[in-house]
Amino acid sequence: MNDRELSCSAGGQFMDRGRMNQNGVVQPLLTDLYQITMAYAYWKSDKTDDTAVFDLFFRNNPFHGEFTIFAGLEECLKFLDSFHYSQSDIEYLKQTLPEGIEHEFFEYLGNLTARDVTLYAIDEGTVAFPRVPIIKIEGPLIIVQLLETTLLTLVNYASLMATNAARYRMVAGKHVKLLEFGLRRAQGPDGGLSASKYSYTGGFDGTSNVLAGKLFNIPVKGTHAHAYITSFSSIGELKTRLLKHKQTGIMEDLLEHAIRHRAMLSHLLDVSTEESSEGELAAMVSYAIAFPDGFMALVDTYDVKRSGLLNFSAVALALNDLGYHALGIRIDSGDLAYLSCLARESFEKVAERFKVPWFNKLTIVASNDINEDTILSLNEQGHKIDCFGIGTHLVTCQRQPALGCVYKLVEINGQPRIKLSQDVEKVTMPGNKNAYRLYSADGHALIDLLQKVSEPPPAVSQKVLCRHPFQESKRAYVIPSHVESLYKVYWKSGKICQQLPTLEQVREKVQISLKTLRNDHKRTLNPTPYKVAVSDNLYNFIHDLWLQNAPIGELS
Ligand SMILES: Nc1ncnc2c1ncn2[C@@H]1O[C@H](COP(=O)(O)OP(=O)(O)OP(=O)(O)O)[C@@H](O)[C@H]1O
Ligand SMILES: O=P(O)(O)OC[C@H]1O[C@H](OP(=O)(O)OP(=O)(O)O)[C@H](O)[C@@H]1O
Ligand SMILES: O=C(O)c1cccnc1
Ligand SMILES: [Mg+2]
Repeated sequence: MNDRELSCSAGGQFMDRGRMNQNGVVQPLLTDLYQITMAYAYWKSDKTDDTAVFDLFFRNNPFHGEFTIFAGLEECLKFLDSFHYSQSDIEYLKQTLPEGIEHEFFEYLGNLTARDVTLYAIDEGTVAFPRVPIIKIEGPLIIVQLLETTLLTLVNYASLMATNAARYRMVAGKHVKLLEFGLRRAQGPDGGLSASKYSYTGGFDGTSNVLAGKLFNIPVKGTHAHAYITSFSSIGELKTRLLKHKQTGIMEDLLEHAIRHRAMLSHLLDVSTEESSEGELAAMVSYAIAFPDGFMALVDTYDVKRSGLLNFSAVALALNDLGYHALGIRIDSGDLAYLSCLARESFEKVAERFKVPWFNKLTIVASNDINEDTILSLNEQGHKIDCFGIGTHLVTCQRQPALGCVYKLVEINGQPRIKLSQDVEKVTMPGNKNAYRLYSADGHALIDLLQKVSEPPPAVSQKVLCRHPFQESKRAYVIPSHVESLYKVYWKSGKICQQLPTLEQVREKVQISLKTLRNDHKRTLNPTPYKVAVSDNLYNFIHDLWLQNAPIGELS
């Protein structure tokens, strides 16, 4: 058994395999069969020495937006680093591929690595735009072809998720905490782990997913479920009511304190103790005994106003008597704007009446089917929520379940290749290209420009003609104040050639990169498209090649 098989059979998908942690599922057979059948046909037709350039890019931004966050690069590099068919992979392929495949092909596959591949990419966490390749990869045709599906699966969901999370962050504002609660609803365990990782990249503050916390060093956070509250039906079920005073160390009856406070609070909050749930009180007392310094309670099991807020405040005041400060509440149903305001109002009353100023600052967490639109609507209505727990719609990317990154051959043996389509948007941009981002004097990104690699880069303060790739009349002169060359060589001669940023650094990069975008590109409703252009030289090159390749029809 090789390392990879060991790591998979050990039950964990992500195991430490020497140099780098990589999801054990990511391996050369995690691909479409047609990559391997094509590899054989290339090999049979003596194309082993051909070299190719492929572009990995998307055609449309997700979520009706005008930007995308590029994520998943580190995983692509780890994949290249470990790319190798194991003996059992080869055995499997021998049984699976059609009969008659020559034995030497399997030997060839067994010796393949990504050593001769060069990968260029924009930095992970950067905003990216349609048609500008986020990865450009060159090397032996057979191997770069074999990489297609795996690279796409590593980039597509990662970038979609990071973009989705960044959008939630933008609508929530920077002061509200965002927690990812989606594991139970994600597209399987691997989707769940990726969702936790890339929602953190996109700007979330933490996840409830414990394995993601361990693997990626993401803060793990959480409250408790309704089951905890409903597991108690009376105070008689409390096995212990005692808690040590934080300062004196003396054991005191927390329930007794809570019941006393509840009676006083019922006047202040205008709720009858008769109406409130005794089981809920018991559950909260027991939870507070378990976590006196981290008491956060779910208040919507029975009725937020008539029961949850009263019981929570009573237990929080009881904890206060014993020297502890509660953290806050979670609301998981009902009108979240109204209930959060009601909760804040109640806390302010308690703060004043009981001289506990920290009660004003109790955290209000809201959850329940939240999406971007819900947050926008809550903002409009006014709310007092400090933290959103978001699951389903975040991790399943409700508004758009896939990013359409594609991987297209643009050059072979130095010769450009173009894929034509009736749909102009789908015509590929041929040739080996470089990408530049041109900035205005105020630091905003103005336009992304693609050029042939043979062209000199655009220069600061020099007028450059930027052309729409397909519409002849759309062109503009741009005088950049700053020019950023978007590609770095990330993989060459069998090695990762850049210092890879930590997840934390990629997360920061997302926010820095988003700041370079004008607000009108980022607004939720009808954002202005960001311009992507080609140089005059590349424009002419594309259109000449297009004419050469488009068959001339005959009418009779
Ligand atoms: N003030 C609000 N403005 C807009 N949307 C809201 C507001 N409050 C809650 N929502 C959203 O409305 C939906 C309410 O869900 P639903 O109709 O299932 O009600 P519920 O409160 O969960 O009911 P139940 O008590 O049966 O669990 C959720 O998606 C929630 O995020
Ligand atoms: O709503 P989401 O954005 O997916 O966030 C996660 C949800 O998961 C939990 O309960 P669950 O939905 O399992 O049960 P519930 O519907 O009874 O609350 C939690 O209470 C949230 O409602
Ligand atoms: O910790 C929580 O409150 C939580 C975690 C997962 C799903 N819903 C809620
Ligand atoms: Mg729910």
